[in-house]
Amino acid sequence: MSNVEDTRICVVMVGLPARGKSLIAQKVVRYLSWLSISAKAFNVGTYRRHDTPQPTADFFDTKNPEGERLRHAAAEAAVADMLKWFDNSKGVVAILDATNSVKSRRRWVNERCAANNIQTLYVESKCDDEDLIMSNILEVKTTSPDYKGQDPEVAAQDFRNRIRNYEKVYQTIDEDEKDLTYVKLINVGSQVIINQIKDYLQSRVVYYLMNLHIRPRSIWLSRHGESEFNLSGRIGGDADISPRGELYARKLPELVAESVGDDRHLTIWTSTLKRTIQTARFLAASPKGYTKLEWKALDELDSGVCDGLTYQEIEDRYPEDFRARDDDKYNYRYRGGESYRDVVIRLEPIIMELERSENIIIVTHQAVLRCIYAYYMNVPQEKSPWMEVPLHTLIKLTPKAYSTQEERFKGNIPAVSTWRGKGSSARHQ
Ligand SMILES: O=P(O)(O)OC[C@H]1O[C@@](CO)(OP(=O)(O)O)[C@@H](O)[C@@H]1O
Repeated sequence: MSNVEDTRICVVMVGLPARGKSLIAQKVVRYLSWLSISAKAFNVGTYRRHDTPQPTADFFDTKNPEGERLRHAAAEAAVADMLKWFDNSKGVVAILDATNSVKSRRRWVNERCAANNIQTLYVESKCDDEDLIMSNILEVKTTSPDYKGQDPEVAAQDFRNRIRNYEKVYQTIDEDEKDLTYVKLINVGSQVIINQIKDYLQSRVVYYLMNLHIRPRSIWLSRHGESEFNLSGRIGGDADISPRGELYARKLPELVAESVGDDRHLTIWTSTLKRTIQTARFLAASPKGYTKLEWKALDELDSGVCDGLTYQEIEDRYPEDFRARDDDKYNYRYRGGESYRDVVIRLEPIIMELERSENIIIVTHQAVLRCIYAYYMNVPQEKSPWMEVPLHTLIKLTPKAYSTQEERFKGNIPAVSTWRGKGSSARHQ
């Protein structure tokens, strides 16, 4: 009998070139890794490039036997590595990123996985929005190693021919495959068809996929203005903002306007604590009519028995805890409180809602902000709790196809630093 914890899934991407498959694969990996679910993408193109670094469109013609043979060999090599990864690295979710455009290929993957006790979840990305396809083609031809150093016009034409070769044989997932577990994403986000989802982990991946969209947008992050507790070096609590914090609150609408650049409608999210609500109040009152929401999930990391203490008081009263937190800050849970890991779990609905939404500005706390930032910027767990997130600074994140672009806008209003380096005694701050 198998255990729920033993669930292993291979997410098999399906779709013509330039349908955003790699982008979806990378997002799923980033999301699962953020949740500490071991995930990895296996891109068949990378394996194919070992033998055929820069093929022309003819290589992808199914009437070309040598091309067919090499493409199948690449898929074999990717699947073999994937199976090794499941066993050697205790992998949980692998993404097989390839076109997997015909039924026979999909059956083959299914058999290989079933023989190794791995479930399959097919994710077909279908897209008939010409603008979307064109922008993807543009992205691919400018970033793919297949076209490195080539004339962009020639590359674009070749890539269109490659797509045409795939179109000749492409088989969408249909009735014959209704025994398979699959999701069809039509024009990313506008329509989703799901079939035979079997368990919690699968439904979690599917739920994430359902919430994705690719309309352009940004996310703004800010800590609250300096608080009275920040001034006295106390953690947690529910203090008011300081006079300098108030200056930042008043400056925020201007800083936001400067960084937005147009008349987009923003939604403001704050925590339920006074320092974030006070900081966002001028923004909320702006003539632009921004909507405002308060989330308990955005409240600061709960420091339990240490709430209201300074780092020095914590070091004096709980020296072992103080050291334990430095040793493994991500996992250390305050007595009666939370760890960074706990915060990530309670932030999952926030991330899901952010994926669904367009332009959001979040005014929140140091630890919460580190966790949200880590999701977008793919920061590993050993690093994220130590990141410097200065007060009185607005961060603008703009998700792009393969990375997130970051800009910082300084309020130019002095504030204390609440950052403490690893291993340093609180006394030497
Ligand atoms: O995890 P560390 O680095 O202690 O940072 C979290 C701390 O940041 C603080 C400030 O020191 O957050 P906040 O921005 O809400 O004032 C504390 O309340 C909180 O405990």
